[in-house]
Amino acid sequence: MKITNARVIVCSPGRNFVTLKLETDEGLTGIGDATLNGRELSVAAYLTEHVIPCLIGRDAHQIEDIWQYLYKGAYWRRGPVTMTAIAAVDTALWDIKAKAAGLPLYQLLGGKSRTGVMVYGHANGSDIEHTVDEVLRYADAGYKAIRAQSGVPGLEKVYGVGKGTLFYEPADADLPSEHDWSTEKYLRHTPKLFERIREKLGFEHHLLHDVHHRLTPIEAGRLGKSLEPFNLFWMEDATPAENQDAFRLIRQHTTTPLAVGEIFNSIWDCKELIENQLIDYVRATVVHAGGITHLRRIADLASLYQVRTGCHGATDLSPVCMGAALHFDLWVPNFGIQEYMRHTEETDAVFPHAYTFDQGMLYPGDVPGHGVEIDEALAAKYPYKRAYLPVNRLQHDGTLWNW
Ligand SMILES: O=C(O)C(=O)C[C@H](O)[C@H](O)CO
Ligand SMILES: [Mg+2]
Repeated sequence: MKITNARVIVCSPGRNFVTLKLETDEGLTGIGDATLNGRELSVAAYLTEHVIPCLIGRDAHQIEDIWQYLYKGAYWRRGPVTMTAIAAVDTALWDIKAKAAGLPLYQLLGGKSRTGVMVYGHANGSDIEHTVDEVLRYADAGYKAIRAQSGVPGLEKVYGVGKGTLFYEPADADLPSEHDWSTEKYLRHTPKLFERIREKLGFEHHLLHDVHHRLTPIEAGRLGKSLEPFNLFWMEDATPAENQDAFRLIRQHTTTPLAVGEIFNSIWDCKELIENQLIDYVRATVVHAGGITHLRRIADLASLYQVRTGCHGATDLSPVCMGAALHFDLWVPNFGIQEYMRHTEETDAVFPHAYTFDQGMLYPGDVPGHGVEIDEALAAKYPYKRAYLPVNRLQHDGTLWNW
C-alpha cells in the first residue's frame, strides 16, 4: 500500500492545530496531530518542505522503517519540531494500518489491558474557595481524579487559572503576555489550598497539582513534604528537567509522587529519571514524543522501574492526539492516568471522534483506526491565528523565570 499524497492542514477552531493527512493508493487515509503550541508553523514547514517529499511512494505498512528513516535520516536528531513531525507521520500510519486491518488501533498494540482510561480534569479557581467549588463540581460530574490550580494572593496571573473555568487556554495573545511570579507567595498558599480541598472533598478522589517548572529542587522538596498529609496522586513538573539529576534532591526530601515529561520529546529526556527511579509518572505523549512507536519504547523502559504513564492532554493536543493516546492508554500495561482537558465545541466539530467520556473515564471506541477524523471543509473556515504562550517574570525585580 503506497503513500500517494500527504498534506498539512493548519486551522484554528478556537485554538491552533496542525494536522497531517496521508492518502494511499488503496483509498485509505490516516491523520496525525502535529501541533506544537506557540510554534505551530515550524512543524508545518518541516513537514511540508522536508518530510512529505520523502514519504510519497513509500509503503504505508512499514511504520518502523519510516520512523527510522525520518529519525536517523535527518542526521539532526531529536528536538520538539523534528519529533512532533515524526509523531504526526507515525500516528497517521498507525491509523492507516488499523483501518486496513479493520480494527481499533489498541488491538494492533496488543489489545485491551483495562476496561477504560481513567482521566483527570482541571479544576481552576481565582482563590481557595473558588477552587474548592470547582473541585466539587468535577467530583459531582463523576471525575475520579482532579487537578487543582488556584490564584495566589498578590500575584496577578498564575498558570492554570484563566478567565472561564471550563476552557483554560494559556496561548492567549498575538505576542507573549507577561505573568508575574513569587515563589514565596506560592509556597505559602499551596498547602492551604490542598488542606481546604481535603477538608471539603475527603480522601476518596485523586488530587493532582502542576507546579509548571517554577521551583528549584530544594523548594520542590519543601512543597512536596508540606503536601504529604493531603495524599496527592502527583506533583507535576516541580522543577525544570533538563538536568535529570535535579530530581534526586526532590526525591530525597518527599514521598509525594513526582510526574514530569510533557515537554519531553525522546526517551533520552527521561532515561536517567526512569532508570534511577527519580519519578513515578512519565508525561510524554503521542504528539511530542515521536508518535505511538516511540512512546511505546518510553513506556516499556518505564515499566522495568515501576514508573507509570500519565500522558499530557491539554487543549493544545488536538483530538487526533487524544484519540491515539487513548488507544495507547487502553493497551499500555504500566498505565497511570490520562490528562483530559475538554476541547471547545468548535474544535470537536472540526475533529469528529469516536472517544467518549463517562464517569471519569474515557473510552477510545471501536471504529477501525484511532477513531478521529478531520472535517477539512469546516477546518478551512478557521484560519491560523498567531498565538503565543506567556512568559513569566519574578515579581520583585522582573527577572525572566520559567513559565
Ligand atoms: O496540561 C498541563 O499539564 C500543562 O502544563 C499544559 C501546558 O501548559 C500546555 O500544554 C503548553 O502548551
Ligand atoms: Mg503540565
